[in-house]
Amino acid sequence: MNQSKEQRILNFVLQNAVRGDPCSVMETIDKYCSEKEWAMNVGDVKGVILDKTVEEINPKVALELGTYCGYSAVRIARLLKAGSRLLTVEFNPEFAAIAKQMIEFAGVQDKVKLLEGPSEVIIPQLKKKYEVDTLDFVFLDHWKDRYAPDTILLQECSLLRKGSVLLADNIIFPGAPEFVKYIRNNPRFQCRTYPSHLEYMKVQDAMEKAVFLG
Ligand SMILES: Oc1cc(-c2ccc(F)cc2)cc2cncnc12
Ligand SMILES: [Mg+2]
Repeated sequence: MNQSKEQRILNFVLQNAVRGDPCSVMETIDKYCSEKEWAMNVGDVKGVILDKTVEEINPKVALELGTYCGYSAVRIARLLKAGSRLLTVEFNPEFAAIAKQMIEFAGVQDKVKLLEGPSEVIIPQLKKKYEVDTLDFVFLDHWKDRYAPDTILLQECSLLRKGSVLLADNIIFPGAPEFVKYIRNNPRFQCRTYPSHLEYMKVQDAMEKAVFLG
């Protein structure tokens, strides 16, 4: 049975990156996906916006919605201080299996918990099953029509506190118009847009940062 693109990306990392070196894993994925096969990692350009946001917040508890191959999980986890953790949610079992190996190869498995299932099922479990009080940082990078409902669900589950920061990928391309409308007109969020480019392409994209005001 021929391999999936995600398996080819993982194999390229296993054969070319340095085990235990998150930057090497990120660079190797970016090399493969810019030279050989495009894939929907946040990438090296928008990745800098992600880095700066994580470094500014220095989250103790971070949530990622949409793990895919684990590129941004590795990117975020490498910046987390001792005792901090990233919970990352992936509903596609094939992607989750690839991401698990990618996270372990990068050596950040002690900081990352990969949760397999739909975000609307996992989010209501975070407090009791995964011992989360509130989230310091949330990276939204899953299906765009889930951005708004999951943001509402996070509030309904009391997972946001004054100062919690959401960062959403792809608000231009593929676009998340319902989320943008919801978040920018909501007095409980302070929003800022970061214009950028779609991963590995010259196409315009942007990320939206939204601070929960409590
Ligand atoms: O960053 C992303 C990009 C694209 C995407 C798809 C098709 C296309 F033509 C261009 C871009 C899809 C995504 C789905 N989930 C999370 N992130 C994504
Ligand atoms: Mg994305």
